[in-house]
Amino acid sequence: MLWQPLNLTEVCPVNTQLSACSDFAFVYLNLLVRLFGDSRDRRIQQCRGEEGRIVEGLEKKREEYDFIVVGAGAAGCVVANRLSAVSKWKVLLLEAGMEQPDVTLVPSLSTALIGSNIDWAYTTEPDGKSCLARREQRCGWPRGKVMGGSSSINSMAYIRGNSLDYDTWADMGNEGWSYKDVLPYFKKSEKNLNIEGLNRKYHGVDGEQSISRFPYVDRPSIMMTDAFHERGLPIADYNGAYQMTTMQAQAVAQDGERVLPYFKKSEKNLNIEELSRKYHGVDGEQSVARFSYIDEPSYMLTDAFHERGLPIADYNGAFQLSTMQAQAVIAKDGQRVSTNNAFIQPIRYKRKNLTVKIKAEAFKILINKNKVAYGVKYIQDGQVYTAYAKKEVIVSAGVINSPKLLMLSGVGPKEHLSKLNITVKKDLAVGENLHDHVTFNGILIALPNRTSTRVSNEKIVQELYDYKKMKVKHGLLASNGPVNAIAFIKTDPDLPAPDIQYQVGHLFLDEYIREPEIYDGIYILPTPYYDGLLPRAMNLVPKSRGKLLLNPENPHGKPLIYANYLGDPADLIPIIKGVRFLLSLENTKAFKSLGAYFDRTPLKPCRDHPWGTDEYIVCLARAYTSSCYHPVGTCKMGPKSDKKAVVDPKLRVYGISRLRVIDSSIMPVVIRGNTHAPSIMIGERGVAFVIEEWLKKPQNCHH
Ligand SMILES: Cc1cc2nc3c(=O)[nH]c(=O)nc-3n(C[C@H](O)[C@H](O)[C@H](O)COP(=O)(O)OP(=O)(O)OC[C@H]3O[C@@H](n4cnc5c(N)ncnc54)[C@H](O)[C@@H]3O)c2cc1C
Repeated sequence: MLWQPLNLTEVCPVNTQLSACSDFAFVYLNLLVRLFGDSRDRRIQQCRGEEGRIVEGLEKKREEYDFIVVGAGAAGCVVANRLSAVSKWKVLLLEAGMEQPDVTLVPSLSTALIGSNIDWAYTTEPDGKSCLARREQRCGWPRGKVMGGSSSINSMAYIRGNSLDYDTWADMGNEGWSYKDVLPYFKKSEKNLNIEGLNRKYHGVDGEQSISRFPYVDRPSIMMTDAFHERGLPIADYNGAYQMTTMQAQAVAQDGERVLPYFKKSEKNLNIEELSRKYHGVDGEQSVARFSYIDEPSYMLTDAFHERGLPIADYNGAFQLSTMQAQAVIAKDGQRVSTNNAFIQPIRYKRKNLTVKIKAEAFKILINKNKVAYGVKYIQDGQVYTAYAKKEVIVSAGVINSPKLLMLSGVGPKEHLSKLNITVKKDLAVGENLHDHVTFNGILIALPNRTSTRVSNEKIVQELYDYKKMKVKHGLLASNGPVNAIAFIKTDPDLPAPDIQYQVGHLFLDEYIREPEIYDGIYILPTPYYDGLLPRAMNLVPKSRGKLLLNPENPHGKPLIYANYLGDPADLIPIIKGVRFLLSLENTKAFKSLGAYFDRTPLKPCRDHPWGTDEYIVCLARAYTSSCYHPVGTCKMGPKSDKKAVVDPKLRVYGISRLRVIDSSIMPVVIRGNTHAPSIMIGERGVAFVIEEWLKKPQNCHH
């Protein structure tokens, strides 16, 4: 099956002037299908003569495994990898979506994946308080339906959150989840390819998941981090503007009196500092980089300086209050590394004990009268199959589908399930505690022609062909626009950790101002071409909680998502303060040197309020509310005393044995950052509990 893009005929109104709905857009999407619609796995299977032989269930013999993992997403791929490393265990990995198409590997096409046939394309229910200017007052909630799950369609930023987040989980009674406990599991799967990799206290280099920076970062993106930096957020580079910091020095670098242009002229900077072109050169003769090995005592020194108050600006390390071009899940060849690429592809055709089934959607977990899970019913190519698990069923279907599958199997709120005539196996608060980092669209930065990165349609087509031919991908299409220009701030100095994160989108400014509602649903063109920036202040500590219910009209269809964004008005406070800080960037040298400014045209639904006032910000927040794509919490982890807990700290579903949930849905409270890296960590941490338990058990012990 080929990748099928968003159906423009369905989403583009007849009279729209948007480039994303133009005749060119149709030609462009067809070209993407032609160049990148196929998948590596399909080609491998074709070579091996295996293509089309996916319907193993037809063989009529009893499908029996030790473990069944439902969902090949960020966490599920890690779980299946680690379990199948134990060669005596037979593992089944069920994935509802298709093989991962090549288009997912192109970083700059990340937003073109939304609404395509590898997106579950969920939407929230209208609530009269948020998403008010969205179509039918519903906010879009994309989720990956493909090998790799959302890790195959996300924006690729690799950010872990704050140590306080995990210590809070532990303080809530979740033993084994403090920062000290989880750090080794972050490091385990990490293969850090940048300077951060040298800091072994926080980073791993021997894991499966490549972490690096994009091979290309454009000027407006650097402008954003430079502007945050001017406003006081450190970039840890004492050859740059901010000297009050500590870090392992680059070699051959000098400090002191610098005659900047001459320093830059001969410099060929090979590390992260190269991204700050204001201070560093990359085209010179003199290579400047860090040593590939740094000894422990050297780290002791920088760590000691750090302890005495000097920041190290690696927000995956000790110090989160900073700005930086984020690391991403990308390899040295300039392509996305989803968890499918990292954890499944390398073992899929080698480990005989691992069976992967695609387009296989689980719809019921089999639970016997003793409340023991023993298998899964799934549908593949229109046929129903049963797979049996001798040891455990592990649900890794993500924040929407994990609670849905549990509820369809009789595990969930008694009252809700009874109304749907589903036999209740265990009354639990499944689907509750739903929350997300809320943000909104509509604060817009204009770039003048000289710094806009917009190009002609012909140029886009040419770049796509050129990119396809490159062996090691580089250039604009190997980057992801401004999204990785990230900063964290505290809106109140007394807070223990950041409460706002900035992330920056891209757009064509005039088109956005004219038709924001339609524009926001169709980001199909490559991310590095734009003449406007869409900076967003994300509330990292939302108080509002929503819930998810099965759809009474069709429990097997899309669940009802009550996001309850801004349900607690206190959630607006950090957002307002965050936008205020953002607006102050306009006076920075970074903005001025690129001629960037905030466009002050009020957007239609908020025209009654003067642009930039608190009332205007609140109006935008309620009209153009947006998900940061970080919903979590629907199968909450907690101690037995927690009435809302669905799984215990070892991720076992309360009241049902041999059933676990291992994915982002278990987060009791969302972390202060993006949720992909934490989901991989949850996979590692969770499966370690499983392996520990079953390797300890005597052979043939069934309880
Ligand atoms: C558009 C987008 C952009 C994002 N950007 C970022 C970012 O830049 N950085 C970041 O850190 N995070 C980002 N995220 C969030 C991050 O990707 C998710 O938090 C993370 O992938 C969640 O992992 P998971 O394992 O819980 O679920 P998922 O990765 O969503 O995996 C769930 C898997 O289960 C499968 N499945 C579901 N139901 C069934 C069923 N019944 N039977 C079989 N299979 C099933 C799904 O198809 C999917 O493959 C983004 C998310 C999206 C959608």
